[in-house]
Amino acid sequence: MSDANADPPRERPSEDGDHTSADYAEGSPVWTDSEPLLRVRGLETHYPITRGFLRREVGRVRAVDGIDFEIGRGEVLGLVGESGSGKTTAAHSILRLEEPTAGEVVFDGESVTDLTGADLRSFRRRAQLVVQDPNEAFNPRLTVGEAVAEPLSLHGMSDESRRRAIVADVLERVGLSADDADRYPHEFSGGEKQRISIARALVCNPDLIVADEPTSALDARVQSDVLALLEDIRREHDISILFISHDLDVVRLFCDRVAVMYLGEIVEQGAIDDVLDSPAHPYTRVLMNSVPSLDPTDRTFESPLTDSIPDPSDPPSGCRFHTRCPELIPPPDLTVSGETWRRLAAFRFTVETGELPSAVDPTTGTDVGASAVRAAFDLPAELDDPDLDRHVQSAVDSLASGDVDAATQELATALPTICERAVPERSTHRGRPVSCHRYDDDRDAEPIPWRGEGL
Ligand SMILES: Nc1ncnc2c1ncn2[C@@H]1O[C@H](COP(=O)(O)OP(=O)(O)OP(=O)(O)O)[C@@H](O)[C@H]1O
Repeated sequence: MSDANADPPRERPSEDGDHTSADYAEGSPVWTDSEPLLRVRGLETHYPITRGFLRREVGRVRAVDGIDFEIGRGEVLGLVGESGSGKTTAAHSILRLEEPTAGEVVFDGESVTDLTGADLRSFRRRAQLVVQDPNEAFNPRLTVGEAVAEPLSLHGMSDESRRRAIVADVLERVGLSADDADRYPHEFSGGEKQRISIARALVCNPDLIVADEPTSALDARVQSDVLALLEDIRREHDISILFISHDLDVVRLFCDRVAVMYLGEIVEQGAIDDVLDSPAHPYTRVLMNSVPSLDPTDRTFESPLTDSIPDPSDPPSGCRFHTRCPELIPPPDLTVSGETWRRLAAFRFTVETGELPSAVDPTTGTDVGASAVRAAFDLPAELDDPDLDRHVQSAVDSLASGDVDAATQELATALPTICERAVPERSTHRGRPVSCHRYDDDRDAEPIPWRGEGL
């Protein structure tokens, strides 16, 4: 990078860049060594759902629904979650590529929420986006040099020879050659194109890079090259990175801290090893279990009760993860075993979400017997609690006769849970924030140890 473009070195938050739960004040992830570069508070982005000629609003997709996090200077924060959890919307809202509906984003001490004109352009110079698919990032008619120089022109650098010098420098920094400036994007491989995207993000000497699944479209070998490049850039230039990914292995390698997002909310966040070595939130555990374990006998934790993520325009009540949570809290007077409760809960929410196995799906037109329903959901022939057994039998009979609504009602009455009734407070577990009723102060159920670990 040319001297003219260089900023003074910034203070790193700690000597080695490793952060532990001790860096955060209790209950909220407050960066204590210095002011964070980015502070996100109560950020909300809802998309209106409109109908009819007059585009009347009939609902809202709550893509991002009140998230809080911070990124320190030179720090990499991973944002993880399934497809549809709101990661990209969060990233675009922070960069003001999407207008948030509420909340605040503070960048280097200044609120970006109301920035306009030159101030907004300056923020956009300092906070750059790298997208997943580098093929979408380039105009095929521009040379690599023109594409990489574009942000410089946009931000008012009119001197062409200076632009060329900066582009040559930045291309070399990402492992390409200055001569590549005269070639076209289609002449490069996927990994090289992602390097060019990173060069374009770097050319304005940013303080923050938001990298949205930057390696997911690349094959494994190229992925590690691109990650190594990002790591070098972060170390050499003290750039902060918001790293969006659904790959926990990559996140563990690359990030200092991680925030776990589900259906528009952050359910848990903390230092990377703290969260991934002893995940507290049941959703984080489900994500961890979806990473193939090297030990095939290591099946301590169960898969989610139901498969697909609910619709963010109609999120579940209480804890949004309750319809899928393998650690759902049973009613206090329930007498059946934990395993039976889990099967009953899976039965309840599978019926409620309508994701019925085809053998018992009334819409397929086949006759369904009560025994087929019990077999499909692995329900015991009889429960010890006669009252509960009556309700479950009634739900089984309703489903067998095709009355899904009646089965849903019956199961909701028989199998209530605090998790659907109340929104969990943000509690503190080992110094990091977790939103789950198992960590409430006046808890209805104890947390479950992770893979045999004490809590
Ligand atoms: N412009 C839009 N209008 C309406 N709904 C939207 C819009 N953009 C995103 N959504 C919805 O918002 C929710 C969150 O989407 P988002 O792309 O942010 O999630 P994500 O976690 O980044 O998923 P992915 O990894 O698949 O990109 C999804 O249900 C999506 O369908």
